[in-house]
Amino acid sequence: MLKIGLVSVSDRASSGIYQDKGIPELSSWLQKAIKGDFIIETRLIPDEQTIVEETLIELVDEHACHLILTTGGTGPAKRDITPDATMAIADKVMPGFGEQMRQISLHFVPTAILSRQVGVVRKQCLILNLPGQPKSIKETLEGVKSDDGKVLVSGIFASVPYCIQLLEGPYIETNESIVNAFRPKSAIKQ
Ligand SMILES: Nc1ncnc2c1ncn2[C@@H]1O[C@H](COP(=O)(O)OP(=O)(O)OP(=O)(O)O)[C@@H](O)[C@H]1O
Ligand SMILES: Nc1nc2c(c(=O)[nH]1)N[C@H]1C(S)=C(S)[C@@H](COP(=O)(O)O)O[C@H]1N2
Repeated sequence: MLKIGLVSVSDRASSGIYQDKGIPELSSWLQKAIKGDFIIETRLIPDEQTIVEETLIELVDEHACHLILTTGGTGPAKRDITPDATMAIADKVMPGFGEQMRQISLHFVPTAILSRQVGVVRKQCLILNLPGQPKSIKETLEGVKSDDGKVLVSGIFASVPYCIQLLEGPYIETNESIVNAFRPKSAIKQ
């Protein structure tokens, strides 16, 4: 069974100053995009590097998540440390994810370049950082579409199922009206 960790990194949401919108946004997008069942593990934590690292390690090493999506703490401010924590616990860096996320986001906001978001692999798990703005979750995962729904720039989720397949995780199928998972022909299961 596919297992996904959702981690919202926010000082203010985790201390109750405002309500966390990160985890609800992530889980409702995934419910729409993924065909079939999956389990989610959620964590709402402050922007503390040790806590972010411990949380990611726990979700991979103890819960065996295949995918972890973080939201928040990717910018240049003093307490923005999510990418640093992610890199610190990584086995491999996947630079294409960071590059593609910033490309996509530039279609929505000029400040996309302020996000230091990264994608990494730890053990069998792909970990992706998304920005903290709740609207950036759909934007980044789904990509840029025209008003009639034509895909202009692919969202990063298009590459996630094949990446997890290469990491020997479950075979993920997506709802094509939301995001079309791309695989080489030889990797498609009929
Ligand atoms: N988890 C969240 N839930 C709801 N809104 C959020 C969340 N995280 C961020 N936002 C919104 O996006 C904006 C930019 O996010 P950013 O991660 O830079 O927050 P911040 O200003 O560093 O504060 P904090 O880490 O306490 O959320 C915030 O000002 C807030 O309006
Ligand atoms: N798709 C998308 N990417 C985005 C944004 C956004 O609204 N949408 N906000 C940007 C802004 S304003 C900042 S400061 C950086 C870092 O945000 P974070 O610190 O909340 O992670 O992400 C950027 N990337």
